[in-house]
Amino acid sequence: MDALRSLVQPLIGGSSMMDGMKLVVIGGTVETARRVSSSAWTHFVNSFFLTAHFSEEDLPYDWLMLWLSRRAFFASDVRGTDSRAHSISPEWQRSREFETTTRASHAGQQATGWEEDPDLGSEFDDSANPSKTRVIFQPTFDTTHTIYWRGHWLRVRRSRGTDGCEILSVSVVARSNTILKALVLQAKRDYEAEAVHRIQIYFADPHGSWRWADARHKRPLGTIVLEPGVKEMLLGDARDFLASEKWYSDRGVPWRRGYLLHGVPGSGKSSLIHALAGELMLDIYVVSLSSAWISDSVLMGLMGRVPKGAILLLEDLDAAFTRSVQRRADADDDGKEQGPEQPAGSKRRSREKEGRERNEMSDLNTLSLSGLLNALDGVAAAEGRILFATTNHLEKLDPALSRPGRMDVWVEFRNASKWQAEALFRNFFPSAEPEDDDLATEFDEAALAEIDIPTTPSRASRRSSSTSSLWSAFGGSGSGSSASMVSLPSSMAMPSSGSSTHPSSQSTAPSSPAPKSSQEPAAEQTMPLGDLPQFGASNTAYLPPPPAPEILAAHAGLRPLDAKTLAVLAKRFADAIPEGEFSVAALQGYLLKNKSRPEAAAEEASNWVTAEREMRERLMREREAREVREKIERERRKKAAAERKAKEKAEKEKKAREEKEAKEKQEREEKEKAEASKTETTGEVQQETKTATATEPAPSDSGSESVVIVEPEAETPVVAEATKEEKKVEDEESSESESESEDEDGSQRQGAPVYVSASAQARAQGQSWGRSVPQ
Ligand SMILES: Nc1ncnc2c1ncn2[C@@H]1O[C@H](COP(=O)(O)OP(=O)(O)OP(=O)(O)O)[C@@H](O)[C@H]1O
Repeated sequence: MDALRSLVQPLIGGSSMMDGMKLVVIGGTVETARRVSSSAWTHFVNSFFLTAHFSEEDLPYDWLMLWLSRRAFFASDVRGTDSRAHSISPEWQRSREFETTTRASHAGQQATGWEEDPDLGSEFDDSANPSKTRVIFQPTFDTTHTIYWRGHWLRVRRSRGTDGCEILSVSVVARSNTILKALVLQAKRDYEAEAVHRIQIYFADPHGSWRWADARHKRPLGTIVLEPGVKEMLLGDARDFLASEKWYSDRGVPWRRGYLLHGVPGSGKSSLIHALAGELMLDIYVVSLSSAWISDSVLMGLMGRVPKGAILLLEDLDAAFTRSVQRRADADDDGKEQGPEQPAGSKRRSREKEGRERNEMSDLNTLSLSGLLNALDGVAAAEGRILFATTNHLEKLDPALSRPGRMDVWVEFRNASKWQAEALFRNFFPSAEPEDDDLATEFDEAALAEIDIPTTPSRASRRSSSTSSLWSAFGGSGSGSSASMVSLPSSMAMPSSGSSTHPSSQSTAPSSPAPKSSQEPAAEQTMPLGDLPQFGASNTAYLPPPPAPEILAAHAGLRPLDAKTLAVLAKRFADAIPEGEFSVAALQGYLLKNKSRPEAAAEEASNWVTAEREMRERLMREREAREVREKIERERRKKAAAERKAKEKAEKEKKAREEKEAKEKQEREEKEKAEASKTETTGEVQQETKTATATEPAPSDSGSESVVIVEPEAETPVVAEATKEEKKVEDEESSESESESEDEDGSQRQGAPVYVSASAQARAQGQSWGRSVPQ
């Protein structure tokens, strides 16, 4: 040992080094122990927690986020009217960190409304301003919030997953997961309680995702004035469809249904869809096919993500077509592509070129009709959704798009009939007592008997109460005046009422609510729900905000009309309105102007009609005059363009002629110049040849080399033979003579005889050789 120490000692140095190493070892050990104990403690603590994770893409996430935002405001939401709410409210307010937003990022949150918080005192009480922006509190990212709820401490954490998707984690110390299930169920109920009064609107964004856009108050179906039976038919048909998943799957028919609402603008197409969505408690997913960024693949992705039991709304279908949707050359009669393969490059290129030429506005929009059709009912298209499409120009639609199977029910919307005018008037002005007779004229008794009034806010329970009113609506009121309003394609030749094959008559139709997520049944079964507080319409926290004071004042000042007066005024109004001349929107505009003067609205209706006609005629005259002006201007521009073109052509021709002449002239001059220089060269050569002939000895025959000598008199080259030796001598003499001659007058050629090559060109290229002969 001593030997070992004596060996190591020199390496590790003195005692100070040893102390340092000891410190490192002790420090490392302590840190490791701390880490181990910390992770062991975390592990130990976590082993008591039950944790549920909710992804942004799943509905429970929305339910819980709404519920959490409500926790922040529960006391204030009820405006001090509910002491029970006050006593359970401040769970969330203990949190020391939270995020605020004025824009709801998910369904169920409303971004406008009023708030007052008792804790803030009167200084911050802004309840007098009902339209102010509402601030929503929500948990911050990557922070654990602790909330006390129903005897348990919940730990809530909002984070982002690896794919960027938001995840909400809720942990609780408990022996079973009942409390978590109860939490989800509670959040769902709150969410649906909110949904009792609102419908959620989602819009497609350029990234191909659905973005929550708005939570709109529901529009009562009764406020939509259509010919009797139309609303009932649509409502019954949609309810029937939603309850018939099994019926469709048993027969291998895709569980999809399409409604095409077409007709004049302002006749209630969009309003009807919103009212139906409210009645059926469905969310609306809107996609605008004329968006610059829409393409086949984006649309396909969007369609695949429309949730089951939602309304997909394609607005102004014809606008999409006039803008950029083109039918592919390789599409079959049905409008679909022949196969999944892209067409050959050349075909595609020519199609693209055609598309470019046809519409330069299409930007990035590469939507094709076949792409749209595939998105609507291709293999990737979502099932269980209801498609609504609206258009003002049915004739512009490709038959493949509106064919049965894609658009199963067509409803035509026309300008207001007298009946609609009367009904609209009745809707606008309150009556002192409800009139059963009025209801009976609007809805036939059979249709009324079939509609259940929902008593619970549950979406599913409303669905389950659905019975088919489509067929009775057609059999009853549908045979009346409404028949002209609804035109049905051949696909509507479905089994008639009472037929055993009809979905509604199937015993397989769900008799209990269809759960929206797999968590629902478990939660419903395991939770003792009796002690949960009442939610839904009875919960004041979720009632819609009260109407604006000025509206309340206007209504307060309005004396309700007795039934008889109302009937008389409504009739008078309807009599003044010509059949099918004005849109319902136009009539609504007139009534809005007279909303507190029912008598005047009825009396002055004929004046309004006259004024409207005059205005229309004036507008028409102005339009015609404008069109004539535009036509004249167009022709003038056309003529000017033709003249300009002709002038340009003449100028072009003149220029070309001038250029040609200049070129010819230049060529002529060059030719003349060349001839002149040739003549000059010939003269020189003649001179040289003369001199050479006079001085040179006759060439010998042996070892001779051919050179060209220009005969001065004959002006033709003469071939002379000269020996190599002679040539060499001549070269030397010539170079001597040249230098002498240059020294004398700076010009070697002036008057000096030289041997030249056969052509002037060779001489110009420096190939000439010869010798100067001293004079
Ligand atoms: N049949 C109707 N019943 C009740 N209100 C109607 C009706 N038709 C139109 N209106 C009213 O007119 C306005 C415009 O209606 P809406 O937007 O639904 O018409 P549209 O047919 O969708 O028009 P567009 O084709 O131009 O989109 C709305 O305020 C709506 O309340």
